[in-house]
Amino acid sequence: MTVTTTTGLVLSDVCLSFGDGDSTVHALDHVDLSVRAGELIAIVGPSGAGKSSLLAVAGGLTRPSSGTATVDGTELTKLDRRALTAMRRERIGFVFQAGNLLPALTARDQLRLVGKITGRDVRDPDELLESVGMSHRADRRPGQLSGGERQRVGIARALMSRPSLLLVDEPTAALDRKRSHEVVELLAQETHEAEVATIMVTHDHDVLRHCDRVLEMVDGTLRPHD
Ligand SMILES: Nc1ncnc2c1ncn2[C@@H]1O[C@H](COP(=O)(O)OP(=O)(O)OP(=O)(O)O)[C@@H](O)[C@H]1O
Repeated sequence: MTVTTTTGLVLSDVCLSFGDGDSTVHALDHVDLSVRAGELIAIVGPSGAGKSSLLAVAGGLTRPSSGTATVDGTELTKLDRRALTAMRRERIGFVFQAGNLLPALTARDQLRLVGKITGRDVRDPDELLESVGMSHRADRRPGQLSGGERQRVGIARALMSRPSLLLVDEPTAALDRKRSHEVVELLAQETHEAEVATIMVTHDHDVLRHCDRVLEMVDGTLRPHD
């Protein structure tokens, strides 16, 4: 595949295998994927198809067995551990199912902490909470928030460092239908406004219409979803 963009994410001929000999599992099997800045793509597919593996490789959490992962023009596979950690902290946002918030911190402090950790130019926590519709809950801790509200704070926190790439794993798994739509609409809005390349893994076919593109993962390979 020819790489024509330096922004967003490019996975090129990525393979990820576990084990060896007869018991080898090909979690990713020659995957090519390009996600441009400002694009929200969804990845669906059966359990064990390789979706989490794809997020792990794209986010620099797992090194592929072969092939390359490039974020914002930087090839993750060429970075040493320290540079990779910095890349993850500054250029890649992660949003996981339960929001993964710290129980003791208010919504505002969850966001402020990102500024302290990265020590670089980050977004204003209050503006960001406002844009995800959470200003009125800024002083609440996760235990005092609903699942949808926690998810919104998780999305806001992931956007604090102005990432180039946002990786979102099953954001609606714990939410009812209405909240699921709201959360994915919010992801689409923030993806377009902040010009971030976003990949969302989901089993929730109901929310796919909010996405710019939908791909299906089957046995470690990607194909367009009908
Ligand atoms: N650390 C590991 N060691 C061995 N095999 C693994 C490991 N991680 C994943 N696998 C295997 O790789 C394949 C892809 O797993 P992956 O978690 O990426 O699937 P998934 O599509 O995210 O599944 P789900 O929808 O159930 O979360 C599976 O067969 C899984 O058993």
